[in-house]
Amino acid sequence: MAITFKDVAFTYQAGTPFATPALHDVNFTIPEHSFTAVIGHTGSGKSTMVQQLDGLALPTSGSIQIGDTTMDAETDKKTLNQIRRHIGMVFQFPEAQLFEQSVIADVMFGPMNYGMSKSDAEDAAKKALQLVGMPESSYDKSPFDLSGGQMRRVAIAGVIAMEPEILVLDEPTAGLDPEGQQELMTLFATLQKEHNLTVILITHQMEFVGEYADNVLVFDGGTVVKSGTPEAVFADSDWLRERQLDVPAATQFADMLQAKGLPIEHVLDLDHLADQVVSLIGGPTHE
Ligand SMILES: Nc1ncnc2c1ncn2[C@@H]1O[C@H](COP(=O)(O)OP(=O)(O)OP(=O)(O)O)[C@@H](O)[C@H]1O
Repeated sequence: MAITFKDVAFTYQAGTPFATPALHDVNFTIPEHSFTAVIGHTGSGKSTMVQQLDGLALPTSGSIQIGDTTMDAETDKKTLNQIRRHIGMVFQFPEAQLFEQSVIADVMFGPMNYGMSKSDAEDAAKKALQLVGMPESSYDKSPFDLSGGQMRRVAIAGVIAMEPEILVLDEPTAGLDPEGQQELMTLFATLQKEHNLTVILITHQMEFVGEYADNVLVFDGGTVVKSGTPEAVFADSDWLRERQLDVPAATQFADMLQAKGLPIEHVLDLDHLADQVVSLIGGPTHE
């Protein structure tokens, strides 16, 4: 499902003395089945933008097209519910939302709430739990007896079990150790590539943007100031630093080596940087 924002503006508490403009002139298209990273310094409007996707906050002006449905300030509840059916939202620390007595019951809750029969919901929950790598022996356990990383995977399984076409992830790896972060990122990449989901990831971790995204939106001051491939967006590290953003470490090293006169090409990951360095000094390249 493709997504298009057209001239979207949003103001919190619009029309009151506490009005806070958060988005203006937001225009972009996210292609179907793509992996889009949304980056920008704190307060630049990233979370407000993704909240518009499932109508948690409707645009004050402008419109959002999701698949064949258009959403704007006037959109009714019935249309919103239809749109929500296709969108899975994973907010920061989603494990805080777990509440059922068993892992399987927690993951079944969403699908049943959407009208799936108990046995279909159980099938969907088992499939989702398998996808996130939870062992069958955990299904009857209390979610609160699991590790933090496992709790998060169960919470994500609850979203996947609703079989969304678009998965929106707002800093889903926050607070996990590096291994747990990498495992989740691999899961999201699998969902995009093998299960044809459109993935939208808000992150401050530029390594993940370089490794997984095929499309990047840069937010600043409540609007998109740049979009394109990671290669294009990370090509100008000074421009990003002015917006309090970084480039992947490999890109920084490559830039430093280039500045010292070495014939190193722009890279996004350490493997490719290592390959170039090794071929310069004449050794075996990375497999
Ligand atoms: N509930 C709210 N009420 C009023 N203003 C808000 C609310 N939530 C966010 N804002 C304001 O809207 C603007 C955009 O905030 P938003 O949370 O979308 O930024 P962000 O890029 O997601 O930041 P972060 O990376 O810290 O999550 C900021 O000025 C923020 O203070």
